[in-house]
Amino acid sequence: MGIQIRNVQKRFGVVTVVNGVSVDIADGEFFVMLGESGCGKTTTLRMVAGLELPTSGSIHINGKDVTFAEPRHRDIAMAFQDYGLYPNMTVFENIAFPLKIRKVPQADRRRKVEETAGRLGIADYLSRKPFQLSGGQRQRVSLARALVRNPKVFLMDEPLSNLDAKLRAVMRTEIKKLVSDLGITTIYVTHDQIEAMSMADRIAVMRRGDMVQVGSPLEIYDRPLTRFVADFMGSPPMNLFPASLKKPGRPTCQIQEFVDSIPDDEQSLIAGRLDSTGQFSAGIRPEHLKLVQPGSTGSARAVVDFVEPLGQTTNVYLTAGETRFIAVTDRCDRQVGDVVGVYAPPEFVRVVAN
Ligand SMILES: Nc1ncnc2c1ncn2[C@@H]1O[C@H](COP(=O)(O)OP(=O)(O)OP(=O)(O)O)[C@@H](O)[C@H]1O
Repeated sequence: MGIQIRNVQKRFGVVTVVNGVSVDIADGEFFVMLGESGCGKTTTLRMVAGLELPTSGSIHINGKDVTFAEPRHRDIAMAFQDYGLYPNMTVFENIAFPLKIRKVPQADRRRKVEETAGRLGIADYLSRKPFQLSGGQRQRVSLARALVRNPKVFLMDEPLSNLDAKLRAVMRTEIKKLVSDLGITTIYVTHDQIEAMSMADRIAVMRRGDMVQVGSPLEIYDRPLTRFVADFMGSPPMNLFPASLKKPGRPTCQIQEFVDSIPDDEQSLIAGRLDSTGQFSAGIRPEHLKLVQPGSTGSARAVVDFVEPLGQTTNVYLTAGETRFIAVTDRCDRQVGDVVGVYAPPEFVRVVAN
Protein backbone atom coordinates (compact mmCIF):
# COMPACT_ATOMS: atom_id res chain seq x y z
CA MET A 1 0.00 0.00 0.00
CA GLY A 2 1.08 3.66 0.03
CA ILE A 3 2.62 5.02 -3.17
CA GLN A 4 5.19 3.34 -5.41
CA ILE A 5 6.97 5.47 -7.98
CA ARG A 6 9.03 3.33 -10.37
CA ASN A 7 11.59 4.67 -12.87
CA VAL A 8 9.40 7.63 -13.60
CA GLN A 9 10.74 9.87 -16.29
CA LYS A 10 9.23 13.01 -17.76
CA ARG A 11 10.40 14.75 -20.90
CA PHE A 12 9.00 17.94 -22.32
CA GLY A 13 10.15 17.76 -25.94
CA VAL A 14 13.90 17.17 -25.77
CA VAL A 15 14.25 18.32 -22.15
CA THR A 16 14.22 15.68 -19.42
CA VAL A 17 12.85 17.24 -16.21
CA VAL A 18 12.36 14.06 -14.16
CA ASN A 19 15.09 11.56 -14.65
CA GLY A 20 13.93 8.04 -13.77
CA VAL A 21 12.83 8.56 -10.18
CA SER A 22 11.99 5.53 -7.99
CA VAL A 23 10.73 5.65 -4.42
CA ASP A 24 8.31 3.77 -2.15
CA ILE A 25 6.20 5.93 0.14
CA ALA A 26 4.68 4.00 3.03
CA ASP A 27 1.04 4.08 4.04
CA GLY A 28 0.52 7.09 6.31
CA GLU A 29 3.99 8.51 5.67
CA PHE A 30 4.67 12.24 5.42
CA PHE A 31 7.08 12.42 2.48
CA VAL A 32 8.68 15.73 1.47
CA MET A 33 10.27 16.50 -1.88
CA LEU A 34 12.79 19.27 -1.30
CA GLY A 35 14.80 21.15 -3.89
CA GLU A 36 15.57 24.36 -5.70
CA SER A 37 13.25 25.90 -8.23
CA GLY A 38 13.15 23.88 -11.44
CA CYS A 39 14.47 20.59 -10.03
CA GLY A 40 11.35 18.66 -11.04
CA LYS A 41 9.50 18.31 -7.75
CA THR A 42 6.24 19.86 -8.95
CA THR A 43 6.32 17.78 -12.12
CA THR A 44 6.82 14.61 -10.04
CA LEU A 45 3.90 15.58 -7.80
CA ARG A 46 1.71 16.37 -10.81
CA MET A 47 2.41 12.91 -12.22
CA VAL A 48 1.27 11.33 -8.93
CA ALA A 49 -1.84 13.52 -9.14
CA GLY A 50 -2.51 12.56 -12.75
CA LEU A 51 -2.23 16.15 -14.00
CA GLU A 52 0.79 15.15 -16.06
CA LEU A 53 1.56 11.75 -17.61
CA PRO A 54 5.00 10.14 -17.29
CA THR A 55 7.05 9.61 -20.45
CA SER A 56 7.99 6.23 -18.96
CA GLY A 57 7.76 4.38 -15.65
CA SER A 58 4.81 3.59 -13.41
CA ILE A 59 2.95 4.90 -10.37
CA HIS A 60 0.91 2.74 -7.99
CA ILE A 61 -1.35 4.18 -5.30
CA ASN A 62 -2.65 1.78 -2.66
CA GLY A 63 -1.87 -1.22 -4.81
CA LYS A 64 -3.52 0.12 -7.98
CA ASP A 65 -1.62 1.04 -11.13
CA VAL A 66 -2.69 4.64 -11.72
CA THR A 67 0.07 5.64 -14.14
CA PHE A 68 -2.44 6.72 -16.77
CA ALA A 69 -5.58 7.04 -14.61
CA GLU A 70 -7.62 10.25 -14.51
CA PRO A 71 -7.00 12.39 -11.38
CA ARG A 72 -10.55 11.74 -10.14
CA HIS A 73 -9.92 7.99 -10.14
CA ARG A 74 -6.89 8.23 -7.82
CA ASP A 75 -8.53 9.03 -4.46
CA ILE A 76 -6.18 11.93 -3.86
CA ALA A 77 -6.65 15.46 -2.59
CA MET A 78 -4.49 18.41 -3.46
CA ALA A 79 -3.60 21.79 -2.01
CA PHE A 80 -1.45 24.38 -3.70
CA GLN A 81 0.22 27.69 -3.02
CA ASP A 82 -2.66 29.65 -4.56
CA TYR A 83 -5.65 28.56 -2.59
CA GLY A 84 -7.92 28.12 -5.61
CA LEU A 85 -11.06 29.03 -3.68
CA TYR A 86 -14.25 29.90 -5.53
CA PRO A 87 -14.66 33.64 -4.81
CA ASN A 88 -18.45 33.73 -5.14
CA MET A 89 -19.08 30.82 -2.79
CA THR A 90 -19.11 31.03 0.99
CA VAL A 91 -16.52 29.15 3.03
CA PHE A 92 -19.17 26.49 3.70
CA GLU A 93 -19.94 26.09 -0.01
CA ASN A 94 -16.25 25.97 -0.88
CA ILE A 95 -15.55 23.17 1.60
CA ALA A 96 -18.76 21.33 0.66
CA PHE A 97 -18.03 21.49 -3.07
CA PRO A 98 -16.15 18.17 -3.44
CA LEU A 99 -18.99 16.45 -1.56
CA LYS A 100 -21.64 18.12 -3.68
CA ILE A 101 -20.13 16.93 -6.96
CA ARG A 102 -19.98 13.44 -5.48
CA LYS A 103 -23.67 13.75 -4.62
CA VAL A 104 -23.18 13.23 -0.88
CA PRO A 105 -26.58 13.79 0.82
CA GLN A 106 -27.08 17.26 2.26
CA ALA A 107 -27.19 16.25 5.95
CA ASP A 108 -23.93 14.29 5.63
CA ARG A 109 -22.40 17.20 3.78
CA ARG A 110 -23.21 19.62 6.59
CA ARG A 111 -21.85 17.26 9.24
CA LYS A 112 -18.58 16.65 7.37
CA VAL A 113 -18.03 20.32 6.55
CA GLU A 114 -18.63 21.34 10.17
CA GLU A 115 -16.34 18.60 11.48
CA THR A 116 -13.49 19.47 9.07
CA ALA A 117 -13.88 23.23 9.61
CA GLY A 118 -13.72 22.57 13.37
CA ARG A 119 -10.49 20.64 12.99
CA LEU A 120 -8.94 23.51 11.05
CA GLY A 121 -10.21 26.23 13.39
CA ILE A 122 -12.43 27.96 10.82
CA ALA A 123 -15.89 26.93 12.08
CA ASP A 124 -16.78 30.55 12.82
CA TYR A 125 -16.22 31.70 9.26
CA LEU A 126 -18.47 29.33 7.35
CA SER A 127 -20.81 32.05 6.08
CA ARG A 128 -18.03 34.40 4.92
CA LYS A 129 -16.72 34.76 1.39
CA PRO A 130 -12.99 34.16 0.74
CA PHE A 131 -12.26 37.91 0.32
CA GLN A 132 -13.38 38.41 3.94
CA LEU A 133 -10.59 36.13 5.22
CA SER A 134 -6.88 36.53 5.95
CA GLY A 135 -4.31 34.56 3.93
CA GLY A 136 -3.91 32.02 6.71
CA GLN A 137 -7.66 31.51 6.99
CA ARG A 138 -7.96 31.08 3.21
CA GLN A 139 -5.26 28.43 3.27
CA ARG A 140 -7.15 26.63 6.04
CA VAL A 141 -10.29 26.67 3.89
CA SER A 142 -8.32 25.25 1.01
CA LEU A 143 -6.95 22.47 3.27
CA ALA A 144 -10.45 21.79 4.65
CA ARG A 145 -11.83 21.47 1.12
CA ALA A 146 -9.07 18.99 0.29
CA LEU A 147 -9.55 16.91 3.44
CA VAL A 148 -13.35 16.93 3.71
CA ARG A 149 -13.84 13.70 1.81
CA ASN A 150 -11.21 11.72 3.76
CA PRO A 151 -8.78 11.09 0.92
CA LYS A 152 -6.21 8.30 1.21
CA VAL A 153 -3.49 10.46 -0.29
CA PHE A 154 -2.84 14.17 0.14
CA LEU A 155 -0.57 16.09 -2.25
CA MET A 156 0.61 19.57 -1.31
CA ASP A 157 2.70 21.93 -3.41
CA GLU A 158 4.27 24.76 -1.37
CA PRO A 159 0.95 25.39 0.41
CA LEU A 160 2.47 27.82 2.93
CA SER A 161 4.62 29.99 0.71
CA ASN A 162 2.13 32.88 0.56
CA LEU A 163 2.00 33.19 4.34
CA ASP A 164 4.26 35.26 6.56
CA ALA A 165 7.04 33.51 8.50
CA LYS A 166 5.24 33.32 11.83
CA LEU A 167 2.04 31.93 10.39
CA ARG A 168 4.02 29.45 8.30
CA ALA A 169 5.60 28.08 11.46
CA VAL A 170 2.18 27.67 13.09
CA MET A 171 0.59 26.10 10.02
CA ARG A 172 3.39 23.60 9.44
CA THR A 173 2.89 22.05 12.88
CA GLU A 174 -0.89 22.08 12.40
CA ILE A 175 -0.73 20.40 9.01
CA LYS A 176 1.72 17.78 10.21
CA LYS A 177 -0.45 16.99 13.23
CA LEU A 178 -3.65 16.94 11.24
CA VAL A 179 -2.48 14.55 8.54
CA SER A 180 -0.78 12.23 10.99
CA ASP A 181 -3.94 12.14 13.16
CA LEU A 182 -5.92 11.30 10.03
CA GLY A 183 -3.28 8.78 8.89
CA ILE A 184 -3.19 10.17 5.35
CA THR A 185 -0.24 9.34 3.09
CA THR A 186 1.16 12.74 2.17
CA ILE A 187 3.58 14.10 -0.42
CA TYR A 188 4.61 17.65 0.28
CA VAL A 189 6.69 19.80 -2.07
CA THR A 190 8.82 22.65 -0.76
CA HIS A 191 12.08 24.49 -1.32
CA ASP A 192 12.25 25.41 2.38
CA GLN A 193 14.62 23.14 4.29
CA ILE A 194 13.21 24.11 7.70
CA GLU A 195 9.72 23.15 6.54
CA ALA A 196 11.09 19.87 5.22
CA MET A 197 13.08 19.09 8.37
CA SER A 198 10.24 19.89 10.73
CA MET A 199 7.42 18.14 8.89
CA ALA A 200 8.84 15.11 7.10
CA ASP A 201 9.04 11.48 8.10
CA ARG A 202 11.39 11.24 5.12
CA ILE A 203 12.83 13.82 2.76
CA ALA A 204 13.89 13.35 -0.85
CA VAL A 205 16.41 16.02 -1.82
CA MET A 206 15.98 16.66 -5.55
CA ARG A 207 18.39 18.09 -8.03
CA ARG A 208 18.05 18.38 -11.81
CA GLY A 209 15.34 15.74 -12.01
CA ASP A 210 16.98 13.22 -9.67
CA MET A 211 16.33 12.28 -6.06
CA VAL A 212 19.92 12.64 -4.85
CA GLN A 213 19.26 11.45 -1.30
CA VAL A 214 16.22 10.01 0.47
CA GLY A 215 16.16 9.59 4.23
CA SER A 216 14.84 10.82 7.56
CA PRO A 217 15.48 14.52 8.23
CA LEU A 218 18.23 13.74 10.74
CA GLU A 219 19.87 11.12 8.51
CA ILE A 220 20.11 13.67 5.75
CA TYR A 221 21.29 16.40 8.09
CA ASP A 222 23.84 14.19 9.85
CA ARG A 223 25.08 12.19 6.86
CA PRO A 224 24.71 14.12 3.61
CA LEU A 225 25.98 12.10 0.66
CA THR A 226 26.99 15.03 -1.51
CA ARG A 227 28.11 18.63 -1.25
CA PHE A 228 24.81 19.71 -2.76
CA VAL A 229 22.81 18.05 0.03
CA ALA A 230 25.25 19.20 2.73
CA ASP A 231 24.99 22.76 1.51
CA PHE A 232 21.20 22.72 1.11
CA MET A 233 20.41 21.49 4.62
CA GLY A 234 21.28 23.61 7.63
CA SER A 235 21.82 27.30 8.21
CA PRO A 236 24.64 28.15 8.36
CA PRO A 237 25.42 25.14 6.16
CA MET A 238 27.95 22.40 6.78
CA ASN A 239 31.61 23.47 6.43
CA LEU A 240 33.12 21.57 3.50
CA PHE A 241 36.88 21.29 3.07
CA PRO A 242 38.51 19.96 -0.11
CA ALA A 243 40.27 16.67 0.66
CA SER A 244 41.85 13.81 -1.22
CA LEU A 245 43.14 10.32 -0.74
CA LYS A 246 46.70 10.14 -2.00
CA LYS A 247 47.73 7.13 0.07
CA PRO A 248 45.22 4.49 1.18
CA GLY A 249 44.04 5.11 4.73
CA ARG A 250 45.40 8.63 5.05
CA PRO A 251 43.28 11.42 3.65
CA THR A 252 44.80 14.85 3.21
CA CYS A 253 42.76 17.95 3.78
CA GLN A 254 43.02 21.73 3.64
CA ILE A 255 42.86 21.64 7.42
CA GLN A 256 44.76 18.45 8.15
CA GLU A 257 43.83 18.33 11.86
CA PHE A 258 40.18 17.81 10.88
CA VAL A 259 40.78 14.49 9.08
CA ASP A 260 43.72 13.12 11.04
CA SER A 261 41.62 10.99 13.35
CA ILE A 262 38.36 10.36 11.51
CA PRO A 263 36.99 6.99 12.59
CA ASP A 264 37.43 3.87 10.46
CA ASP A 265 33.74 3.55 9.55
CA GLU A 266 33.76 7.04 8.04
CA GLN A 267 37.17 6.47 6.38
CA SER A 268 35.84 3.36 4.70
CA LEU A 269 33.32 5.54 2.82
CA ILE A 270 36.03 7.55 1.08
CA ALA A 271 36.74 5.10 -1.75
CA GLY A 272 33.07 5.17 -2.84
CA ARG A 273 32.81 8.94 -2.72
CA LEU A 274 35.92 10.05 -4.60
CA ASP A 275 35.36 12.05 -7.77
CA SER A 276 37.21 11.31 -10.99
CA THR A 277 40.23 13.30 -9.78
CA GLY A 278 40.47 11.45 -6.45
CA GLN A 279 38.98 14.29 -4.42
CA PHE A 280 36.20 14.42 -1.84
CA SER A 281 35.12 16.89 0.83
CA ALA A 282 35.53 16.62 4.57
CA GLY A 283 32.39 18.05 6.13
CA ILE A 284 31.68 19.27 9.63
CA ARG A 285 28.62 21.09 10.90
CA PRO A 286 29.38 24.53 12.43
CA GLU A 287 27.77 23.55 15.74
CA HIS A 288 30.15 20.60 16.14
CA LEU A 289 33.33 22.67 15.98
CA LYS A 290 34.82 23.63 19.34
CA LEU A 291 36.82 26.77 20.01
CA VAL A 292 39.74 25.93 22.30
CA GLN A 293 43.08 27.38 23.37
CA PRO A 294 45.42 27.84 20.38
CA GLY A 295 47.86 24.97 20.28
CA SER A 296 45.57 22.48 22.09
CA THR A 297 46.05 18.88 20.99
CA GLY A 298 44.35 18.11 17.68
CA SER A 299 43.20 21.66 17.07
CA ALA A 300 43.83 23.88 14.05
CA ARG A 301 44.90 27.48 14.41
CA ALA A 302 42.43 30.06 13.10
CA VAL A 303 41.69 33.76 13.28
CA VAL A 304 38.28 35.22 14.11
CA ASP A 305 37.06 37.23 11.10
CA PHE A 306 33.62 38.25 12.23
CA VAL A 307 31.30 37.57 15.14
CA GLU A 308 27.52 37.41 14.75
CA PRO A 309 25.67 37.19 18.08
CA LEU A 310 22.16 35.77 17.59
CA GLY A 311 21.03 35.69 21.21
CA GLN A 312 20.91 31.99 21.90
CA THR A 313 23.97 31.17 19.80
CA THR A 314 26.84 33.01 18.13
CA ASN A 315 28.13 32.53 14.59
CA VAL A 316 31.91 32.86 14.62
CA TYR A 317 33.46 33.31 11.15
CA LEU A 318 36.99 31.96 11.00
CA THR A 319 39.97 31.85 8.66
CA ALA A 320 42.76 29.27 8.72
CA GLY A 321 45.28 30.20 6.04
CA GLU A 322 43.15 30.73 2.93
CA THR A 323 40.27 28.64 4.23
CA ARG A 324 37.12 30.24 5.58
CA PHE A 325 34.57 28.46 7.73
CA ILE A 326 32.02 29.00 10.49
CA ALA A 327 31.62 27.75 14.04
CA VAL A 328 28.36 28.09 15.94
CA THR A 329 28.96 28.42 19.67
CA ASP A 330 27.01 29.40 22.74
CA ARG A 331 27.27 33.05 23.69
CA CYS A 332 30.95 33.91 23.59
CA ASP A 333 33.19 36.90 24.01
CA ARG A 334 35.48 36.26 21.03
CA GLN A 335 36.64 39.38 19.22
CA VAL A 336 37.60 39.98 15.60
CA GLY A 337 41.32 39.27 15.26
CA ASP A 338 41.47 36.75 18.14
CA VAL A 339 43.62 33.71 17.44
CA VAL A 340 41.83 30.53 18.48
CA GLY A 341 42.24 26.79 18.33
CA VAL A 342 39.47 24.96 16.46
CA TYR A 343 38.82 21.34 17.29
CA ALA A 344 36.68 19.05 15.12
CA PRO A 345 35.60 16.01 17.18
CA PRO A 346 36.47 13.08 14.86
CA GLU A 347 33.05 11.45 15.29
CA PHE A 348 31.44 14.48 13.62
CA VAL A 349 33.69 14.64 10.55
CA ARG A 350 31.90 13.40 7.43
CA VAL A 351 33.10 12.13 4.09
CA VAL A 352 31.04 13.93 1.46
CA ALA A 353 31.13 13.39 -2.31
CA ASN A 354 31.81 16.47 -4.44
N1 LIG B 1 4.68 22.01 -19.48
C1 LIG B 1 5.99 22.20 -19.51
N2 LIG B 1 6.65 22.32 -20.68
C2 LIG B 1 7.98 22.48 -20.73
N3 LIG B 1 8.78 22.53 -19.62
C3 LIG B 1 8.20 22.42 -18.44
C4 LIG B 1 6.78 22.25 -18.30
N4 LIG B 1 6.50 22.16 -16.98
C5 LIG B 1 7.68 22.28 -16.33
N5 LIG B 1 8.69 22.43 -17.19
C6 LIG B 1 10.12 22.59 -16.86
O1 LIG B 1 10.50 21.47 -16.08
C7 LIG B 1 11.43 21.83 -15.08
C8 LIG B 1 10.95 21.35 -13.74
O2 LIG B 1 9.80 22.07 -13.35
P1 LIG B 1 9.06 21.83 -11.98
O3 LIG B 1 7.90 22.78 -11.93
O4 LIG B 1 8.78 20.41 -11.80
O5 LIG B 1 10.17 22.29 -10.95
P2 LIG B 1 10.05 22.60 -9.42
O6 LIG B 1 11.22 21.93 -8.81
O7 LIG B 1 8.73 22.25 -8.88
O8 LIG B 1 10.26 24.15 -9.38
P3 LIG B 1 9.37 25.29 -8.67
O9 LIG B 1 9.73 25.21 -7.21
O10 LIG B 1 9.89 26.55 -9.32
O11 LIG B 1 7.95 24.99 -8.97
C9 LIG B 1 11.59 23.34 -15.17
O12 LIG B 1 12.77 23.62 -15.85
C10 LIG B 1 10.39 23.78 -15.99
O13 LIG B 1 10.67 24.93 -16.73
